[in-house]
Amino acid sequence: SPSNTQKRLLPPSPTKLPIIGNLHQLGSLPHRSLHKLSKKYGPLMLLHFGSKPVLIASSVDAARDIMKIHDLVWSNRPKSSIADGLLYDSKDVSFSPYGEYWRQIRSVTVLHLLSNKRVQSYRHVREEETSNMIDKIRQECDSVIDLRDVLSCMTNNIISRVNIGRTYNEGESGIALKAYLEEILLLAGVFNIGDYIPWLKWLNKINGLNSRVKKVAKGLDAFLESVIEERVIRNKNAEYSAGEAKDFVDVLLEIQNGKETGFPLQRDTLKALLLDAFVAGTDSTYTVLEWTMTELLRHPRVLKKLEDEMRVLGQGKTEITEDDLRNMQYLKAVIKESLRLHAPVPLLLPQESMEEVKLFDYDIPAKTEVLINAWAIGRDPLSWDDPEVYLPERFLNSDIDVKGLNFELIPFGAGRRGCPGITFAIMEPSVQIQFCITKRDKRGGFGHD
Ligand code: HEM
Repeated sequence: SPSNTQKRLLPPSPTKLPIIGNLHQLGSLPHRSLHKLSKKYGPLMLLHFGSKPVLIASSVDAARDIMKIHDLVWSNRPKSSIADGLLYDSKDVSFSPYGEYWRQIRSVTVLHLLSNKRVQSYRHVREEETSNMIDKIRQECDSVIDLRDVLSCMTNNIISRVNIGRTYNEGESGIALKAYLEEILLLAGVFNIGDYIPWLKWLNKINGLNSRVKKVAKGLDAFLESVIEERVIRNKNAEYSAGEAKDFVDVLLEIQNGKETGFPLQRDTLKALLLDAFVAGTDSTYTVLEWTMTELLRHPRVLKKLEDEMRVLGQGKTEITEDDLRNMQYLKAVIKESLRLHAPVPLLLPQESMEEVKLFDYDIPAKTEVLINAWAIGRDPLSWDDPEVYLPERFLNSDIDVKGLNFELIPFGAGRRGCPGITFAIMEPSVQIQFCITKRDKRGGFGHD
């Protein structure tokens, strides 16, 4: 690495303004604005969000360099005061800084909450909630249906049942869970000026950000405490039936003493992990569903082909089940194509370098934040023929998968900080699309009897 006397070679940067740096160039859809900028400044460019240097990676090679070759260096997350406020000082997996604590809770998540076996055990939840959604659409088919609302309600119900064992309807027992979660997701997307221009931190007191964060954190904490307490009492009285699939609260309470894992889980950690599942598992999933439905309606040819696949598989059966998903190559291709064009987390989660590192020929200082533009990479003409065309067939004879090994398709990120919820996330839309299409087949239209 260059000594202090040598000048660092930094990636190209668009001209910045005083104080705000390049913030004015982000626009309302930063992945699109950054994609445009990268066409001029290249696959690695250095922007400044306020005073903070932020590297933008927009090519397969840049993504591979960061998430594979130098994965360890980039395994930190930048500090976020909103995440600190909402997630018990970032004690969850997503925002926790790299280190022993993160390693421990990530392994709890991977081995105990999101393992294949655990995801399989929630099959009845996915099937029931999807069936409820189809019934709801059918009942309301005479009026205009807000598909986003219906889909987000369903994914919310699924994650809620898996996470804390039941759904909470609006206002039930005075609990505005849905409103709190919506607010948390809104806050997660808020650009927090104090994190980027530290001397403007005081603005958050005036613009209400600090009090919004405090209010949601307090409400959710009271809610989670009541859920956990209720469960502790229920478990003491052994009131649950042995056949029931355990939800995340049960699993976490079972391992909290550390006998199985080698480390005890504090109460705040337990609550942060429950919140992580709510935050990570709702919006991202229904966005994939919504885009897939949109693309199927825009492309009747693709829809017809999907129906044909299901018709062949369904021959001689009363219904197609999750077991059949394994054989649905076209459905898999449809979902991959939706994820390629419409990555729900288009810039992944920010990562931060823990030491100085060389990328391409550039010298990147320690504590640089990086955003990887998965959305732009999914549309790179160097990797994809006709990148703007929705064409699931491109995946039929290809080994490219979304698991983080093929850097041209990284909707779930890759490497140490890659998404541990892939199986969960892929299973849900697969089941729902399959359900929607088969019900449509029988009834002749999405919800039209
Ligand atoms: C289609 C749905 C989903 C998408 C597109 C998605 C995408 C992502 C992305 C892009 C990241 C950041 C990866 C990186 O920084 O390299 C991430 C991290 C994470 N995701 Fe997902 N995710 C989805 C569903 C889920 C679900 C259902 C769960 C759990 C119930 C989950 C749990 C997590 C967690 C805990 C992390 C943080 C990992 C870490 O920092 O170590 N995700 N996800």
